[in-house]
Amino acid sequence: MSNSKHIHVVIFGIGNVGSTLIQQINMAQSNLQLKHQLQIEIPIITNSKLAFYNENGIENSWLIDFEKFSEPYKIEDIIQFIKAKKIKNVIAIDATASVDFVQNYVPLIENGFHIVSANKVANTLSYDFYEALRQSLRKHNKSFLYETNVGAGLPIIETIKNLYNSGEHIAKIRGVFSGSLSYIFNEYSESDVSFSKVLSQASKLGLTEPDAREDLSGNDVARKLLILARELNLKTEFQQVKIESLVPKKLNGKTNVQQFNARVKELDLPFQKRKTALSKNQVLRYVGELDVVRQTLEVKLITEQKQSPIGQLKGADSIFEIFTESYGEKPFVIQGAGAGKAVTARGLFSDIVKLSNSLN
Ligand SMILES: NC(=O)C1=CN([C@@H]2O[C@H](COP(=O)(O)OP(=O)(O)OC[C@H]3O[C@@H](n4cnc5c(N)ncnc54)[C@H](OP(=O)(O)O)[C@@H]3O)[C@@H](O)[C@H]2O)C=CC1
Ligand SMILES: N[C@@H](CC=O)C(=O)O
Repeated sequence: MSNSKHIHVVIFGIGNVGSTLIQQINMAQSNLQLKHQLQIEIPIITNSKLAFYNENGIENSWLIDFEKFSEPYKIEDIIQFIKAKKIKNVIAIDATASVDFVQNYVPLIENGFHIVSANKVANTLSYDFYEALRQSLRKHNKSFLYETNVGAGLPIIETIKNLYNSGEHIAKIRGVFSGSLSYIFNEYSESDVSFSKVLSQASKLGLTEPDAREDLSGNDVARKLLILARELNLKTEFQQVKIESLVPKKLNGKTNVQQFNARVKELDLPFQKRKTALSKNQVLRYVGELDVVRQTLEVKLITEQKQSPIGQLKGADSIFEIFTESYGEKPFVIQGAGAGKAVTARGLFSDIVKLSNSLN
C-alpha cells in the first residue's frame, strides 16, 4: 500500500486562474509524490453551469473531457458525489468571482470541505457573514485559506496576520494594491496608447476581474483594504471605505458588462485630460491606504512623482508599504506581480499544500 497522503481538490471556476491551477497541479504531480509523498487529485471541475466528474482525478485531456462529458449541476450534486464515493481530505477551490457562489461555503464546510479561495467576496460581505463563516469553520474543524485575496501570489495576508498575532502594532498599510490598475497606469502614463486600448490589454492578460469595472470602480482595491483591516481585527464594513471610482456614472449601474465593453472608448477623453495635466516627472497611480490608528480606509487616483517607490512601479507590480512600531518611520515593503493567472494559481497551489500539511 502507498504511504502517500491523498488530497482531493474540487475546482469551482475554470477561467484564467482555475485552468492554470489545473495545469500547475498536473505538472507538479511527480515532484509532489517524490519529495512530499503527496498526491493531489481533482475529482470535479466546474464552471458556473456545468460540472465534470472523474473520481480517479481529471487528466491532461480535461478541457476536451469537460466539453464532451460535463453536465448541469447544483451544489448538492457535488456534495452528494463526494459523499457517495467516500472521498476524504476534500478542499473546495473558489476560483470564481461570484457573489452567489460564496453562499455555498457554509454548506460545503458542514459537509466536510475545507475552502481555499481566490474570490474576495466571502471576506468582504457584511461583518456578520464574516463571523458566521468563521464560526462554522470552528464548529466543523475546517480551514479557510485565502492568501490570493490580496496581492495575488505575494505573501501579504500571512505576513500581516503573523505580525498582528505576535503583538506588533501596525499603524498603516499603503500602496498600489491592484495589479491591473498598476499595469494600466504604468503603461498609460508612459506610452501614447489610448486608455481603452491599455484596458483591453490588461483584460487579455488576465489581470482584470471578469468585469473590469470591478477594478476601475475601485471596488476590488477597496475589498483588499477591507480584508487587511479585518485581519487586524477592525470590524469594518465595505460601505466605510472611501472610494474614488474611475467609471463614469453613465457606464455603471444600468449597463451590463457587454454594453460597457462596447462603449469603453468613452473613457479615453477624460483620462487623456488627466494625463495632459501631468508634468514631465509625474505619473498617475491608483493607491489604497488603511490608517489603522484612525480606522480609515481610502482608495483613489493620485498624481505621483516618478522617482518615488510607487512612481517607479513597472508592469503589473503591486507594492505594499507596511508601517509598524518596530520598523519605525521606514515601512517594510512587499513588492511584485500583484495579478496574473500564473502567480495567482501558484498562490492557490501553495495554500493547498499548506492546508494539506495539517491533514492526515
Ligand atoms: N486574475 C488575477 O490576476 C487574480 C484573480 N483573483 C481572483 O480569482 C478569481 C477568478 O479570476 P479569473 O480566473 O481571472 O476569472 P475568469 O472570469 O477567467 O473565470 C471565472 C470562472 O468562474 C466561473 N464561475 C462564475 N460563477 C460561478 C459560479 N457561481 N459557480 C462556479 N463557477 C463560476 C466562470 O464560469 P463561466 O465561464 O460559466 O461564467 C469561470 O470559469 C476572481 O475572484 C479574482 O478576483 C485573485 C487574484 C488575482
Ligand atoms: N483584478 C485584480 C486581480 C487580483 O486580485 C487586480 O487587478 O489586482
